[in-house]
Amino acid sequence: MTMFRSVADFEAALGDLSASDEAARNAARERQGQLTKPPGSLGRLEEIAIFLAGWQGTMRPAIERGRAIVFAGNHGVVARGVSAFPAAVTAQMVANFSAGGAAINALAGAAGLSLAVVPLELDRPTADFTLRPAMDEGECLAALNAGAAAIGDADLLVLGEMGIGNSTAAAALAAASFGGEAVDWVGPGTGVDPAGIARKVATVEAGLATHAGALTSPFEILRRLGGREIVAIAGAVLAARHARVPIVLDGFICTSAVAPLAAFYPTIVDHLIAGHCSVEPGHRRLLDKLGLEPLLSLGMRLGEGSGAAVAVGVIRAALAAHDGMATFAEAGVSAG
Ligand SMILES: O=C(O)c1ccc[n+]([C@@H]2O[C@H](COP(=O)([O-])O)[C@@H](O)[C@H]2O)c1
Ligand SMILES: Cc1cc2nc[nH]c2cc1C
Repeated sequence: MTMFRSVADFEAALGDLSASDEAARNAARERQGQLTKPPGSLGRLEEIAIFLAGWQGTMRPAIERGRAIVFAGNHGVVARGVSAFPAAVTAQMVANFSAGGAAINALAGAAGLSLAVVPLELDRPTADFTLRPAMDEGECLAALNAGAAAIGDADLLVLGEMGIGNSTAAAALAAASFGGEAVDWVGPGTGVDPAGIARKVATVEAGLATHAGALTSPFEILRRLGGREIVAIAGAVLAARHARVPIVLDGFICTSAVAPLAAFYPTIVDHLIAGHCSVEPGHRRLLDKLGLEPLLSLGMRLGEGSGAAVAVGVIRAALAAHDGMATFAEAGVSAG
């Protein structure tokens, strides 16, 4: 089924964001208070269990159908020398994901997640956003719908991306959404040298100038400056919200997909967990703008959902404690 038949459908979905189940949250919070530990002593693990209880609508949430999705797309701005790698690597890495040889294959396996790989028209890169919109309306809607369709029946989603050049698109999306200068949002990505950084900054500045005055809605920001894999993440985030499925975000590029949505509809972040903080410098800044505190900070900057997949281990630990611990009454321990 197509979730977004028009831009109006997308905007209507953004304007109709549900809240999590307060009764289930309260029941989970009460259970945390009865478990055999000083109140609050499991810190963030307690919050994670309560968060999942709210979105799953049950006091004792579980992850039975955890799913990682890697969306892939190619970018016209690569012709400007903004990546340390050639565009062909996007398709080559998609083949590697399908063959099981990438980091996300190993890390999704370790986290007990199924893995879906969604390549999006890799032979048709988006337009160079310094010259014109990256996508037309139909292309942008198609990418949103590809993201929405990919969530399946998961009960927890890890979202990831692969796209040579997409750290430049991500910087442009972040700047368009939250302001600041291009230099505030640009970083080395796959590892460009200082001249490459300068080309990225110039590209982002040119993009912001070309589209000045037109970056007035989440859809237009995504369509003009995004890429198909980034737009698909935005579509998956919105579809998952309507299905009440919590999401673990990955690094800078993955998080940038949420920026245009959050700039206009700040409560979109309510069903999102920041799995980790990437060392791509814009990521910390972006997480601060979104009000998200990352679970992990491991010096990672790979993308492809890898940091989010590692964070699922922490989330599983939170649920194991929440579900498996005895209460003071059950264990005969004095509650103090
Ligand atoms: O997740 C991150 O924070 C991250 C930071 C730097 C690079 N990446 C990955 O590297 C690619 C983008 O880097 P670049 O230099 O080609 O723009 C893309 O495939 C991303 O998955 C990802
Ligand atoms: C090899 C390689 C793997 C990746 N995975 C995500 N982005 C990537 C970029 C490169 C270059």
